[in-house]
Amino acid sequence: MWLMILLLAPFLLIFLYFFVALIICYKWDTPKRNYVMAKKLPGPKTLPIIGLALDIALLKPHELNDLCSALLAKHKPFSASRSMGSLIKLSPGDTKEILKSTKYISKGLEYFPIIPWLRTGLLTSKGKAQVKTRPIFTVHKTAMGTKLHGQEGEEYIKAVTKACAMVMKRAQDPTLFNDYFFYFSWSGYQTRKCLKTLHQFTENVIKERRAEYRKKKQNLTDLQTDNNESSSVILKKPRREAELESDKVVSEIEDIFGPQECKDIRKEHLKKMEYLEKVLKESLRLYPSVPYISRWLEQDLVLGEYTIPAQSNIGIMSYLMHRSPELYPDPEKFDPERFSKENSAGRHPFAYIPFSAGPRNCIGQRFAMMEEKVILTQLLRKFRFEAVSSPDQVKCIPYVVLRPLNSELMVRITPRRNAE
Ligand code: HEM
Repeated sequence: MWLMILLLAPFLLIFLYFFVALIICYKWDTPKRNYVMAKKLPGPKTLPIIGLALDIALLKPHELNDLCSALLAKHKPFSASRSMGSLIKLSPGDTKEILKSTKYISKGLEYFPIIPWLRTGLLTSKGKAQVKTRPIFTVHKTAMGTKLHGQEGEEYIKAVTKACAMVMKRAQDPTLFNDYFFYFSWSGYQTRKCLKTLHQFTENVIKERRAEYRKKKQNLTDLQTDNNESSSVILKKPRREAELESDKVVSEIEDIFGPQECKDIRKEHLKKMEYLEKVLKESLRLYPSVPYISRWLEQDLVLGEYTIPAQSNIGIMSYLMHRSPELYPDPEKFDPERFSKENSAGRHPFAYIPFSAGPRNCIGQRFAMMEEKVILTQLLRKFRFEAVSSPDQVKCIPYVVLRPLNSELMVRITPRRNAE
């Protein structure tokens, strides 16, 4: 008898741990009214209280898109995870209702694991009015002139990758939602280690920049730059196509600057890069750096015949919406001409939201586009890029920002002059 209790004890303890963690997590999470209202919404049959939480926890992060895609294919016009109150949505019209309104500006639950990292700044705050400071998310060369080389740089990059993985793990695993449970977990310990490296690095950069500022008496602006993934997306398409695309971009650049090196790139030059702009837009359609936007509803939201109750979490899958065949025929094809004036006419303005839209859209949108143009102008003039991996080999993973799984995006780079 005692032996059996002793053998079963570890399993009982694990069960108890998960049970208590889930109760704590969901006890306050969903008002009773929401359970009743959720029954009237389209969506899959799920477990009582925890809804889809178990399905989500058991998935690998790169499988989440497939789950959402399958749910949306089955349940129209959107799919609600009953009881947990989490919704995923697709139509641009409904997306507009949420994003354009000042009533729905609170960020969703998915942001809360990021707060220990970014602290409460513009990205994670409840509303713009409450924001006094801006977070520094990724401080790197473009933002503050910092080079990420040497051991410190390597450790920083490793810590960013690990922290993103931990944010994702916490967002998927409801037993880690509660701060105390998270603190005493292995993931909590690893996260604290990463955050120490990240915050230390950021603080060092700020210290250095302050010292420089004092010296040069220049303005220091806190920048949040989360587009470190985006410049690479131009390469995520079939090999030959990528080469043709970059050749077209290069001839546009040559038309603007002539054969000489383009050292002094100005705003009027960037305006003329119309083809490059279309390439960047198409890249962000297929690979939006932020593939998922979420909101926490403080008030009821009426979408057509459905009412989504307050205290629900809404997810807008820009990644899936951008690949919807109804909005973009032959959606997997990389075709920059989708963004020509003629082809864009008539497209719903909320059918393309890589920078979100409405009162909480991306404040760095224009800067990001200019930055990408400048970087690509320099790179494509000097080097030829060939995608070694084909798009179907590259699995995307929503690690805070969209990344290739296991960094498996292979690119061959050769100097242009030698290549010709
Ligand atoms: C290609 C590059 C970028 C993409 C695709 C992008 C995308 C986005 C998206 C989709 C959001 C909305 C998130 C949400 O509502 O949940 C956002 C918010 C934000 N972005 Fe960007 N971003 C980029 C670059 C930048 C840059 C360069 C900066 C800063 C200079 C920046 C600063 C911000 C800030 C502060 C917010 C929060 C705005 C708010 O919540 O009120 N972003 N970004």
